[in-house]
Amino acid sequence: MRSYNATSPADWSAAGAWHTVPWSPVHGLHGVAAGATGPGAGNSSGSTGDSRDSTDISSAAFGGHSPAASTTPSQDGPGSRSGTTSAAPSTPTSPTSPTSFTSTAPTATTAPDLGPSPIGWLKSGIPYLPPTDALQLHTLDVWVPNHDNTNVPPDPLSPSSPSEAGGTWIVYIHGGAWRDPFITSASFAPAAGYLLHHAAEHAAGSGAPPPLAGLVSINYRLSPHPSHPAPRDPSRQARHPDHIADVLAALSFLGRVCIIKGGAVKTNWILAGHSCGATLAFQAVMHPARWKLSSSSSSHVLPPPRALVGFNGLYDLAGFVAAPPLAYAHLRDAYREFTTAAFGGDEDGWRAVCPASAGGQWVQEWPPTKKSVVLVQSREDSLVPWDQIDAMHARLADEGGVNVTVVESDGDHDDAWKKGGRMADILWGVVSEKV
Ligand SMILES: N[C@@H](CC(=O)c1ccccc1NC=O)C(=O)O
Repeated sequence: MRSYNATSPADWSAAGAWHTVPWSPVHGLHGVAAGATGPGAGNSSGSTGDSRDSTDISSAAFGGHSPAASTTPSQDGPGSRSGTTSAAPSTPTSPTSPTSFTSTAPTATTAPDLGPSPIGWLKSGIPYLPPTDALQLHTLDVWVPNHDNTNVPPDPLSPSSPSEAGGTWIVYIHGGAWRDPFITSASFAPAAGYLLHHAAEHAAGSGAPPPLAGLVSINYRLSPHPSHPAPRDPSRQARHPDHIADVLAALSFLGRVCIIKGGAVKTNWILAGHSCGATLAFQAVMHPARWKLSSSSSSHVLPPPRALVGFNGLYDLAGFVAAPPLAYAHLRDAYREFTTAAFGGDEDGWRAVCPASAGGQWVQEWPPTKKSVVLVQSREDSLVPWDQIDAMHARLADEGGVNVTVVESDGDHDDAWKKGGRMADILWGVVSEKV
């Protein structure tokens, strides 16, 4: 795979249109959740020709997601309205999926009076590989907060672009067991909405630019899913190291383009992931030679993130399959199935690629001298046991040299991204350097 080095700011800004993310007067939030997932949700980033069958084996084994949340197509993602870039005042919209908001209390129940300005903008479906190489899932989405309460969407060429305001970029990698076509980059939309809300509130309250520069959510090629066959979709036939190669290609794209305004992301960003997205986030800081990639796709253009945040992460697949905790033993075959689809059948190979079990001293392969890991897990997670973060924590403690924080969250496995509020609060804490 070639890396993307032909991108000029103009190329990037031409990649799509900005969509406004408005306030909602109802919960002090905007309608972020409906259609946050699902092939094609929010952009062209999903896969094709597939629909969630609520009785499929993965749904049966893993509980599935609510069809309402996973199959409602939304072309525009979080709270955005139809149409393209809008510099016009946005009318706040109600959340279109009330269930998505029921159990996560927003930090503020009353929106500050920001007038008609949106709280931010979204550009989705941005290809991170050149057109000759890019498959359907080689895209990412970018949200930028409205730092100065204007109605002008960001222009990467403009010196007054919000990206100028500094702050930390958050880059997010979605989960879905390396294969679920209904969990895409757009699954970050609920958390992104809350984060933009935090940023707008911060700006309204203090007049100071928020600590958040922007958000990026990455798609990557998926492995085949027996319940959602897509034999003709080349972006659904991935096998390790394709997933991590794509993540590294996306990061390298971010380092080259001006999205990040001459490089704010280059020095100040954090990498977060949910479930197998957490596995990928940790793999992204391990030495790329471990993945035996071609040199161009493994070239690090971005300096490494200052922090990793893993939500409900998978850190030791071989350990789980060898000895699952009693309450999760019924998932053993399902784990074996998706792990084999993603990494092949060799269990020693699983050990070598998982961050809690990989040989060598990978923490030292992650260069910053001051680096942090935040491990977030819920005891109510019906798919991933708590002992995954125990294994990860033990491994990090063994190697040392990294500041580890364990955060207990609540809710089931996919609630973390479906609801998004707690995920956003934790990420806000990290960008504010409170966590
Ligand atoms: N919905 C997924 C299952 C899934 O996402 C999953 C199941 C068990 C443990 C972790 C999971 N996801 C991690 O990314 C599937 O259909 O395969």
